[in-house]
Amino acid sequence: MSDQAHSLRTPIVAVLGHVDHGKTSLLDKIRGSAVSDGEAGAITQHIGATAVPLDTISEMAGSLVQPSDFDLPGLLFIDTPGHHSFSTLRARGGALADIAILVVDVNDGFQPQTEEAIDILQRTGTPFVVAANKVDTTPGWNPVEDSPIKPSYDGQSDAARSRLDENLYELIGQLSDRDFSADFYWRVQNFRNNIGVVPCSALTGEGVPDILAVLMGLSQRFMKAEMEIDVEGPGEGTVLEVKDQQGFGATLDVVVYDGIIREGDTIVVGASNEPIVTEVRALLQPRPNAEIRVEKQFEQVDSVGAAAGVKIAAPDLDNAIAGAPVRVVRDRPEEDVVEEVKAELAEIEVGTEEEGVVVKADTLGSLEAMANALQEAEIPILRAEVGDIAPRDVAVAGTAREAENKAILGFNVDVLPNAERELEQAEVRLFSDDVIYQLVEEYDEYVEEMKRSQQETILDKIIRPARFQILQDHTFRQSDPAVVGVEIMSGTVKNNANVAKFENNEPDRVGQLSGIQLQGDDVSEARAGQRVSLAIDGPTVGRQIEEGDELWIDLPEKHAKILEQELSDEIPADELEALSGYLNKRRKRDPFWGK
Ligand SMILES: Nc1nc2c(ncn2[C@@H]2O[C@H](COP(=O)(O)OP(=O)(O)OP(=O)(O)O)[C@@H](O)[C@H]2O)c(=O)[nH]1
Repeated sequence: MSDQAHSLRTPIVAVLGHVDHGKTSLLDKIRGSAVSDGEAGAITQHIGATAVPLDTISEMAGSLVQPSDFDLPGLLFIDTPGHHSFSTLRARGGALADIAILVVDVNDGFQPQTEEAIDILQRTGTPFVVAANKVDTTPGWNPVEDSPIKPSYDGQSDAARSRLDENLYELIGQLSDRDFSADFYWRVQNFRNNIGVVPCSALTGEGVPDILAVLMGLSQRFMKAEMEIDVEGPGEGTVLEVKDQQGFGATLDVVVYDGIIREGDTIVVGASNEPIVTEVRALLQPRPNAEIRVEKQFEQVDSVGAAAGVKIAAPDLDNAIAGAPVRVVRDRPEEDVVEEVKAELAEIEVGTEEEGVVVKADTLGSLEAMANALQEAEIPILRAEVGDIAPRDVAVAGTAREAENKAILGFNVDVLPNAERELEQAEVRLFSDDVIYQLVEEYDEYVEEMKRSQQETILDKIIRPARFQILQDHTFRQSDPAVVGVEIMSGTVKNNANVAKFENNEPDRVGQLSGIQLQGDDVSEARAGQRVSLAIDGPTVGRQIEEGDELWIDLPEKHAKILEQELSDEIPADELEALSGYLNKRRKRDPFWGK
């Protein structure tokens, strides 16, 4: 190792992709072949991460990675399953991962979580390579275990290769739809502008050497400067998880990306309220496999330098939150570090309003991503927090004024048992998903359905406008009730409605409908264009009403207002015409009627 390597840290790699596309298998393959290829020390298992040193990578990748070409010490793969837990984790305003593998099942192509992963990569500007996984499932595929992909690909039958090509081109097309120019990785000249697609199989290991080679190449070429750290500097990291650990209480699983953390160090940790200031009691790492029979699960280490995963045991960590920063105080005023942590948390703070939904997410980063998505969808947020859904959240959601806001949107979180009971009692709806846009979509659909059914109920209860005219020579009875033939000009006339007439713009209620007959049959309503006979209780033909008169269904002012302001999109055009005619008449006398 050159001197310079002492100050270059391991790049942090995240593996993202849709469920079942092979993230865990790919990581297992990398770990497994590293262990079987190399001797002791081939990999180091950290808390939440696996470190693969350069020598091991070079052994696995063969001629694709010559150790002399690199001075980065290797790669640190974050292990946490489910891409949200880490891909949305941040480090000093950027992504925690320096580089990523986007795993896509070559038969399935882009799926919802692939889209979401792409969003995250795009937003954080994280360089990535696409692992076009499961090539071994191509009909007629002839596997070459653990081989670089090019010789294996070239050695396939024409039929198998062209089947695979079809899928690969589709994938390249999908990337281009997302504004990424991509190609088979061996054709890519400039990895800064183009995304390399590596056909591979996590099962047979084909293409895995190539993925490692591209990751090393990308890091060495484009990120070397960012990997330069002061190895003795105060440690900085991001909380992956807050976990209760027997014998230690609440502990933090942390990825350290800068400096060094030592036992006894004072650290500042982002928490749900004020930052926590505490002292590191123990730094814990998993025991190597050989010592698995030893009773204690962890081994204690004196210090941990970047980049590494570690479990930190310290007092008072209960309120720490996943995604929050961890900073060592060493050699500087504690207040300054507290301010730094506060500033970083403030950057992620989600804007809330007085009225809106409650949002819960598993990490600060995912909370931020949720908040962005909700803002885009114009869904207001009443409260947003990291953590599982607790009874308090149900209570808060229940205080929302609007029915549609009495909702909790939970992203990658569990519902605590006592909150489940409360949910049943309170009229609070829970939406829970591990794909952000699906969560937003589910909620949107719920709100629309709710509005639709509210409007239907309102429409059912509301008196609807209609205009009709008494036909000449169609008086069948003069009074008690008056029975006349009419033509419905617009709107729908319903039985029992009140009838009005305007004389010199003066509205006059003339009576109430007590029967409708269409060609001799009793009906409950009559529509525009129909000729029916109406029985009207109250007036006498020749006095209050006359043949040729234009009559209206009399609308209560409140109903007219709701129809005009809220339901004008819901009612048919002829009814709308009747409404505006009626309002015109009314407003000639009182311009503010129904406003
Ligand atoms: N044939 C074949 N099967 C694979 C390959 N990679 C993964 N699989 C299978 O696909 C399934 C899902 O793989 P996982 O590695 O669990 O996928 P994942 O993306 O980690 O899934 P989650 O952790 O649930 O999100 C498993 O049954 C694997 O054995 C591959 O390259 N070839």
